[in-house]
Amino acid sequence: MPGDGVGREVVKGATAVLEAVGQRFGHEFEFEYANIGGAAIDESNNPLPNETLKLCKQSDAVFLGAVGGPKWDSLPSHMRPERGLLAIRKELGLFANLRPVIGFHSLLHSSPLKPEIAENVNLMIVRELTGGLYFGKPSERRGENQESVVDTLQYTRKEIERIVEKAFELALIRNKKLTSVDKANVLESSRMWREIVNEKASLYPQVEVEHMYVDAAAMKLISRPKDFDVVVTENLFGDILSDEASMITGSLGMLPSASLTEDGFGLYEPVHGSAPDIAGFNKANPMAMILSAALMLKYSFNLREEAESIEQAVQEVLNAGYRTSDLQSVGSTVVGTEQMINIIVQHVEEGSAISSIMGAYM
Ligand SMILES: NC(=O)C1=CN([C@@H]2O[C@H](COP(=O)(O)OP(=O)(O)OC[C@H]3O[C@@H](n4cnc5c(N)ncnc54)[C@H](O)[C@@H]3O)[C@@H](O)[C@H]2O)C=CC1
Ligand SMILES: CC(C)CC(=O)C(=O)O
Ligand SMILES: [Mg+2]
Repeated sequence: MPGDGVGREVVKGATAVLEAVGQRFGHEFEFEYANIGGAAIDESNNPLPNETLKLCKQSDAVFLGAVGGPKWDSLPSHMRPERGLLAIRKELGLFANLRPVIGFHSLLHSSPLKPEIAENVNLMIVRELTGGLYFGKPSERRGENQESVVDTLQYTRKEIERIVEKAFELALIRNKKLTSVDKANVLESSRMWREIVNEKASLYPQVEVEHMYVDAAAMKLISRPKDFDVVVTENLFGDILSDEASMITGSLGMLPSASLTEDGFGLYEPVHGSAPDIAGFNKANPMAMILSAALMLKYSFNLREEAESIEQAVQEVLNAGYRTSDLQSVGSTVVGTEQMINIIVQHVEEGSAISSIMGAYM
């Protein structure tokens, strides 16, 4: 689902890279396309048409570019493109959103953080994706003049338990540290969240657990990012913290994500949105989407070597100095989206020696 804005440009990159992976490793990927978000509203007045949902359910994995844009901003909130995105996450049961944040060595000088702070960062934000503030009911305007408003942050014990378990499982195969981010000094939902993390902690004695308030986490994420391994948090907190964390890598255009169900079905999308300010100008960084394709190969198809060939190609292209304009630094060669896609495809086709980040996005 290319969606809207730069989503349409970067999805082309991911499919081109997968074709190249297929050629090199002897696989054939079959692609089906469907509309979601603004494109679907334009076509059928529905941000998530039934045919789109049906096609996703029939697929082995799903790719999504991004949705939204100023063209649809004045629609009532239940009709907006973003509703299509929330609905597909809910309908498919994609409760676990994994957002790896990896600092590429050659991008150290593109990050606004000091190189010694951004260097060697490898953390994973595990964001709850189908509950919390984005899904709570009621969410409405009230009163005679509609001048009162309510949104609701709601979770069941089961919803918290499954995301916390997922985060512990990931911590177990990574660096065995789990930071649970909440606002338990104020929110009742966070108090229950913290309670459940403590209960589950006894089942994972190998994992070091810490609790952190979200405001402090926002600060520590960019002052001491190396202190984090796995970060588990509520939907809204995870949304905000992951955009912030993208600055460790230098650009929002560098962060991929995987959204998984309890059965391991996956939807793969970049962390960024439709970027209307640069859409249509061949300026978008396609790496977040392309790295999401690597996550898909790993999680949905268990094709690890193939996935690593993509991560490897991205690293090589960055090492060779190629940058989209969001990442410019002294001495780099600035290229457009299409050129960047072509260069990455070329590197995937050619293959090359083992590199240090291989497997880092597990
Ligand atoms: N998953 C999704 O589909 C998401 C959709 N949105 C929607 O996207 C629209 C725009 O929202 P914004 O707040 O502007 O967030 P955004 O993530 O689209 O853009 C924020 C900033 O990052 C830049 N940026 C984003 N992706 C980039 C890339 N690949 N390469 C280079 N620069 C990139 C943009 O140019 C912009 O300056 C809204 O309608 C919003 O609701 C926002 C976030 C996620
Ligand atoms: C519609 C929003 C929840 C999309 C977003 O910002 C995200 O998932 O990161
Ligand atoms: Mg977001």
